[in-house]
Amino acid sequence: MSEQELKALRVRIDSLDEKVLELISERARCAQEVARVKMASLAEGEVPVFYRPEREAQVLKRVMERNQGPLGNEEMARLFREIMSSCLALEQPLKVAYLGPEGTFTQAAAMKHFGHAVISKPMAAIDEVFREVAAGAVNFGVVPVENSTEGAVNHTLDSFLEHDMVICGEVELRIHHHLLVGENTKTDSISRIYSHAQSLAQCRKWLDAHYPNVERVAVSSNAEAAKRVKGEWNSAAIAGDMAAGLYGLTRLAEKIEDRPDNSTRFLMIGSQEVPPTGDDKTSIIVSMSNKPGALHELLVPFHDNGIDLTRIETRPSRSGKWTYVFFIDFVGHHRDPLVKSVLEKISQEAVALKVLGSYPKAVL
Ligand SMILES: O=C(O)C(=O)C[C@]1(C(=O)O)C=C[C@@H](O)C=C1
Repeated sequence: MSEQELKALRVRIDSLDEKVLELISERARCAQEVARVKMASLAEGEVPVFYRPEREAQVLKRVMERNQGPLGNEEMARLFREIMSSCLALEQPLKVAYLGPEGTFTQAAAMKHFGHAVISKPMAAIDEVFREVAAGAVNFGVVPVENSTEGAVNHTLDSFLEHDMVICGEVELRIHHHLLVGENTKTDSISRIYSHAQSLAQCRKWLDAHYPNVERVAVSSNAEAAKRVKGEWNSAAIAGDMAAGLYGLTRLAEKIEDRPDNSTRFLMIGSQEVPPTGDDKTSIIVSMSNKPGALHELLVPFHDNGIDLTRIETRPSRSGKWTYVFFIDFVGHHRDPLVKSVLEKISQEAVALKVLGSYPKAVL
């Protein structure tokens, strides 16, 4: 390519950037107008709701449907995700608590869902995220709920039994683990590998093959593991990209998870009910009386009405030994007439039924 061609293309890019800039600014001014309209139409004592997950899902889906490349759909939606995040911040900067410390996959999930223009607050434990949301110190919380290799995150399920929380969104994240070392680490004398227990389990086979005799130490998060090895000379950590970048660690081995499709699903929790989008999921907790056939009775109405169950999890209930609660996710919104009638049928048989929330299916 000649210098002249390159110069001409850059002039074109400059002129396109000017247009993109003007359009983004116009969009941002529009969002400010939206905020004004929301404020003006409030009834007395009503609190304005600036964040609208159902609308955000619609915007992102539209972008993906209309995109004609060459950028991929996900890439394009990611760009619009950030534009919308900044527009919302003009209306009201969202405060989001997540399972920290900084650099965790939960932080990455929070950014994927809300974009980067939020005020994010790392919490030391899942229960603390719930408490922070319940106290109204933040608008939303982000917690992991299930991993494709290791199953349910029981701390999260149990926290739903203790707190009244509304689920208002979900996000799935591909989890890639790396073996990380600090600049002082002597790589031939690693005697200890730190990580979160779930991540150690997700890399069990790789560790058995490559570091069979090295002590595996479970710590509170992958980011905490990364932080520890920074100052140690004989240890390594298993953590992801964010933690590696944050603590300036080197990747001794990349993508060491046993299953290449290793993914974690995260939930956004808050107090805001989300209206239907036409492509939603609902999460409920049900406790049934301890009698034969109880689970069958619970599942039949879903089957009879063709409602697609996406997950069922059992946890010991807090109210008695050997009694259980079921966490169920299914496709549909609790305001859909069909879902409503199924929930009514179940509540006739159940000891207790609680709708944790209906929310748009993850777009990104
Ligand atoms: O449509 C709205 O209600 C807006 O506030 C605008 C907007 C956007 O930028 O598109 C911003 C924030 C909301 O969460 C959803 C959408």
